Amino acid sequence: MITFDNVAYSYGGGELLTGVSLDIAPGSFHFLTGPSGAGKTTFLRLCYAALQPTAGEVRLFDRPAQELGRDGIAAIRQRIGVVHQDCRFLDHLSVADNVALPLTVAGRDGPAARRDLDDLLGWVGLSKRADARPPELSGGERQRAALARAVIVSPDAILADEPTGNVDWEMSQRLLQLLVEFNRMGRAVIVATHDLGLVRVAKKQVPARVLRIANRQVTAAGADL
Ligand SMILES: Nc1ncnc2c1ncn2[C@@H]1O[C@H](COP(=O)(O)OP(=O)(O)OP(=O)(O)O)[C@@H](O)[C@H]1O
Repeated sequence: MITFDNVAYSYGGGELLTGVSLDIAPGSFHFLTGPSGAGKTTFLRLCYAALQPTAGEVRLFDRPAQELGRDGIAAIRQRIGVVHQDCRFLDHLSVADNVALPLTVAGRDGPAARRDLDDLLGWVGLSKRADARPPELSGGERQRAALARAVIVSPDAILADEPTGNVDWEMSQRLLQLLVEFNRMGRAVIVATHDLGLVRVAKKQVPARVLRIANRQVTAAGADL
């Protein structure tokens, strides 16, 4: 589904990633760990064609990312949902309208979609916050709204960048459960995180693979994790 073939990436200085070859299969669950600044966000951005490799090839749904063009990239964004580290929202819109934004952009915001939106807000526990504005939300509520916004178009995969970065343990468990449930629906999940406790809890529930980025390489982390 997402395939890296000898990929390198550089922001202009030295190479941040080099010789990365791997395959993210449909329905798989991956964690991405590694020191701060190692390139986790960069790796995720390569996975949804927000960045193009400086060498090698990324293939998304069997198409080279370099050949996608604007329409191709727009189509990929319907198939790969992203939960950004900083959960950007449009503060003048309600939580419900923010969550529904990907449907609005895709011209798919009819009455059926509105019902799906209500279900989705219930799934992430935000039904009572639907009319609030994003600045009124707590950190955990923001993370859940960002997750709901990422899954509303029923993507084949979710990429989540530190989704539990600003929340307490209980809330991080709740967010993890949502990602596990999404994975059990047959969708692929990639979570970049520093939280190895979260990784251990998840591995008891799903056959998650742990990738570690360090020293410009992406390797499989040890089985002790
Ligand atoms: N747009 C950019 N231009 C130049 N350098 C960048 C850019 N974005 C990131 N970097 C640098 O690339 C390196 C990797 O950044 P990245 O955000 O991918 O790391 P990360 O592993 O996600 O870090 P963290 O765990 O702190 O979020 C860092 O040194 C960062 O400063």
